[in-house]
Amino acid sequence: CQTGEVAADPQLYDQSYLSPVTIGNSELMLDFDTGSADLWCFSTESPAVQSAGHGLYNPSTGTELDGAFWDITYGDQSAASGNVFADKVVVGGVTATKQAIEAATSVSYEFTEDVASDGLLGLAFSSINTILPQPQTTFFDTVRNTLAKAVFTVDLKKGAAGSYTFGYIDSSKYSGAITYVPVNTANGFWQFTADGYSGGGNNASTGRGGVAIADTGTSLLYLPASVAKGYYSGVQGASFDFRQGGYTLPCSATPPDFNVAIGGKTFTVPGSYINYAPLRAGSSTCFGGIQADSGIGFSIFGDVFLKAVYAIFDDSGSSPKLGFAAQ
Ligand SMILES: C[C@H]1CC[C@H](NC(=O)Cn2ccnc2)CC1
Repeated sequence: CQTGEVAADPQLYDQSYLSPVTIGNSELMLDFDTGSADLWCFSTESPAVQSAGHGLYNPSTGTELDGAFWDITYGDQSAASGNVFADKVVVGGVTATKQAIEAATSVSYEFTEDVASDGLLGLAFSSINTILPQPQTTFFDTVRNTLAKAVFTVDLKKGAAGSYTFGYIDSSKYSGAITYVPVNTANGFWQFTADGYSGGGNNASTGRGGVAIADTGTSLLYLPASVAKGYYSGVQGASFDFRQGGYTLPCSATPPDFNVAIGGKTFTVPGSYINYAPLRAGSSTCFGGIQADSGIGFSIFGDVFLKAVYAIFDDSGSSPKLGFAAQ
């Protein structure tokens, strides 16, 4: 029965978190993403102009999955595509002897520019894996029957290294009880319903919750437009800046805490997490950690929320469930 733990290292402004993964005989830094289901990495097959500065997977240690290819586009319109190999993957001591590795032969500039990241490790449901003609399993699905318990946990932190565990829940990582809520897997995400919100300006009443996904691959917290508007109405100097594409606020502001009711329990995001980052280095205007989820179709509980809680992604029972506890 396998269990393991791996660090989640924050990048600048906690824009993403990277974890070391051994693939074949290379160690790469991957962005664990509960919002997608592809494990892809830069490779010796990637064009040098796209892969400069990145760690590369060398497929010579793997077995090519003949005729298989993949092509993914994320919510932020970043994209990658390539072909597929089976190889050994080790994450924090947990080993998948034959994991589908999606070697990139083309990536968009967002990935080329993010030189610290060598790729993504998807932890959503395998139903949304993009490999054709036959989708393959995520790392978690590949190893889940070998795990002591079919769970993984997420402990992200503001400006400090957190961790992912596989196969067990670490009681030292949270306080109080874990609140579990059911997951709807119809869209392939860890999708749940939030009961309501409060905090900030004219407190968005806690009666108006909604459908949301838990997404480690998204930096910010995307909420119903009325909730985001209500929150910032209480923040001096905050406004919706259509040129920046969202709410901005003075970097000198300490916004109010924000509360989320889930499963009848309230979880608090400290206001400081919502003064997210300067628009550009040295700017005194910052981008808000809460933004409107307009056009997405559901709310996204990204890192701004997840770094305030201990999250349990549990697929050990008859149907998947999400657990949240105070950190
Ligand atoms: C409007 C929102 C913008 C941000 C979107 N998140 C992502 O694209 C997450 N992701 C994964 C890989 N690269 C980025 C979600 C929609």
